Amino acid sequence: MTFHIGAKPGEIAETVLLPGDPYRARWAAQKYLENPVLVNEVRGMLGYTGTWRGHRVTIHGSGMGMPSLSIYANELIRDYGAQTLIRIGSAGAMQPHVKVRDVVLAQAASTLGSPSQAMFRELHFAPVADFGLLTAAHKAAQSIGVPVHVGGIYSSDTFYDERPDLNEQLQRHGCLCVEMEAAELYHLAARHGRRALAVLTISDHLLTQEALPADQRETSFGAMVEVALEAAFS
Ligand SMILES: O=P(O)(O)O[C@H]1O[C@H](CO)[C@@H](O)[C@H]1O
Ligand SMILES: O=c1cc[nH]c(=O)[nH]1
Repeated sequence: MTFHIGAKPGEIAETVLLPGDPYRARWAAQKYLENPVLVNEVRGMLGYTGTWRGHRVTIHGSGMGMPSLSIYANELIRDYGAQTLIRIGSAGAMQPHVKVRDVVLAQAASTLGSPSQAMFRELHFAPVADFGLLTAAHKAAQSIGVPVHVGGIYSSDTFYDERPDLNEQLQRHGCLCVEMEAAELYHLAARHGRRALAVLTISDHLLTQEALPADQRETSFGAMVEVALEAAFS
């Protein structure tokens, strides 16, 4: 047990999928894992461990924002030995060619400053995805047939954004979408020598204002989960 995770030693798999939403963790575990067992519910942050095609997998909520993800990813890595961490999250599209329900694989994640920034001080570290996971996820998305985009994303500290000028600059620089956790996940994976990737589904569009309702954000993201599982074990 750790401060925020009640799982006993050995109850967390080496491969962990991390949705922000704990109910998405429950839905994905019940839909995709065999014999899913609830291994954490501290603070309502649900985590399940089961198997997928014979491989042990944990699906655990990360909460919203980099400080929350940082707590769970740190404990999963340091205390439970997680080796492969794949975020399965929702994101807002920032480019016209990226559509609602498309999948985005985050090759790199820009940020104004993650929880890891304090240790880097003046250095702007470039947080990037694990290349093997990235290429495997791209292949999986193509074989599943879901529209997929690979490129830079923005990990924001705010959902209610007051910096339209910043979004404009990010769009000019080809940023595909905005979410709130991937950059910190990539920092932590780099620091601890683990594999990480963010597989994102577009839930809303910053340019068209189109948006999926909350129930669909929880349950309509099956392709993203399949892509993450295929990539983890390819
Ligand atoms: O759907 P999840 O994984 O929570 O991801 C996105 O949704 C939340 C904001 O609504 C943030 O956590 C953002 O990163
Ligand atoms: O962080 C997020 C997640 C989904 N959609 C957004 O606009 N922002």
